Amino acid sequence: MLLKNEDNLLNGLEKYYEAEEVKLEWMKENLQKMEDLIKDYELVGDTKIPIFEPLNLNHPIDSFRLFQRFQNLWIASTQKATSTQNMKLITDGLSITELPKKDDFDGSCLSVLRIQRTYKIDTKDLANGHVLGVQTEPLSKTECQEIARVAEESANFKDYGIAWRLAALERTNQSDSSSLRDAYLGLVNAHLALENSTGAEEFAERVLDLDPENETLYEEVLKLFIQIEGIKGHSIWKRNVTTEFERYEALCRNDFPPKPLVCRYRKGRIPYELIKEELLNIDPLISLVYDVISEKEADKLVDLAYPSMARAQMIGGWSGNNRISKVGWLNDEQDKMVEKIANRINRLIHLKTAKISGVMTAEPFQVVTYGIGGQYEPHKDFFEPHVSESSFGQSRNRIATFIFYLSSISHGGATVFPEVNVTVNPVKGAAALWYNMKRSGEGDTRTIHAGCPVVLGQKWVANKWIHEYGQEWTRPCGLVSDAQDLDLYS
Ligand SMILES: O=C(O)CCC(=O)C(=O)O
Ligand SMILES: [Fe+2]
Repeated sequence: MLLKNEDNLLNGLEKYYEAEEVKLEWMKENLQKMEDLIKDYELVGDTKIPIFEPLNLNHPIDSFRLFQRFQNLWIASTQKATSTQNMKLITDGLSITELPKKDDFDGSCLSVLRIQRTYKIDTKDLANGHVLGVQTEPLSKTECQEIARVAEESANFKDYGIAWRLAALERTNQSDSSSLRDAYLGLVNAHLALENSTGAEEFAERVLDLDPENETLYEEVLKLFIQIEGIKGHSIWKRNVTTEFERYEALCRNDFPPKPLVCRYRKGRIPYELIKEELLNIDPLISLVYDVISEKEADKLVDLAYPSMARAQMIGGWSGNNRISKVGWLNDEQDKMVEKIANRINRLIHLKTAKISGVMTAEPFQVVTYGIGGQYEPHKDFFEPHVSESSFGQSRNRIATFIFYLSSISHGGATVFPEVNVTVNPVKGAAALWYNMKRSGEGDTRTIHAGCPVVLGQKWVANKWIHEYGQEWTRPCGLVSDAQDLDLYS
């Protein structure tokens, strides 16, 4: 969509430029007519004040003349000058009403940084357009500076500022002293962001050395030295991160040795229907079931949800950067195919998904898409009992999650479980299944999970959150409080 808009924008901007040229020509002519009205000049101090043709405002013709002059010359000119009519030429062909804003651009820089950190990609490789074996055009000096700026301004990525400023320096023409000055000033900023006074001082001095006689530059650098004085003795900025979060990132990178592959056929409700299930963890049970949604159905879910998709929020409001994705909801009643897919979950894993006497046993499908750098940080799908009660009433908490993968992702985008070291790589047509609550009814914190940042492509999933209500016989409590799920339906 944005690429198409680039074509249209270029076209629109060309038309705008031509129209503005015509407008300027008209204004020049009008200005000439105005100047022709000047009969003489009066000198007040150094300023030349024009004297217009004297008008007798008691005379109807002169009065008329003044008005017509205002109307045809002054007002017409100022209106023309301030008219935004030509702007329409730029926006006319656009297929979206709003162009990306600074926040969107900064967001895309943060995506690069998030991908870089999570997948431990060297700045040099990234700046050269090299991402996990996939090559694109190298980044320019300005692009490196922009990423550095966003890193320095961010709460989480300040430690990447220096590397990006150095990449910008590498792309700077060493014989152009004003560009070199900008590159060094950038490095001062990167060190200031980290509260590293020694580094900041080193580059501030380099700026001075470029042109020691330059007074204005001296003034500018002096201000920096004052700032540097202010951070002396501070400890250098360090990222604040939990070990769980580090484990999340390590799982995203597939840093752990692969677990042995364990598969089985799982029995669905129809005796002859067996589902290919890869057991990724036994307790709590986390599995990947294959071939549960066709290519056509997956694409249809995406198409149906697409028009209503909006930036994801979480219960309780805005999610910040914990969840960077867009979501849309699909009710079973909305389309026969949606209902059919929801019913299939029940047929395959026994848990109910349809309403019982008007009470829901599962939420509508939540279709989620993540763009490049999109992610969902570690979280639980179930709620504290009082929250689930106030949000869902009788249908209570989310007993299980069934998540269809509607696209395959070659780099990044895995669903990971940091408490039990499980990584699920999205495969279109498959679905992951886990139980958020123990069979005793207690929330199972071992099911904390996350969606890793997407590196290449677009990730699409559809969540079906299945609730406690109605599952008394489909997932009975078991005889012991820590009853497992493996023996059910095997
Ligand atoms: O996108 C993923 O892999 C996980 C999504 C998820 O956990 C959620 O939407 O609750
Ligand atoms: Fe989740």
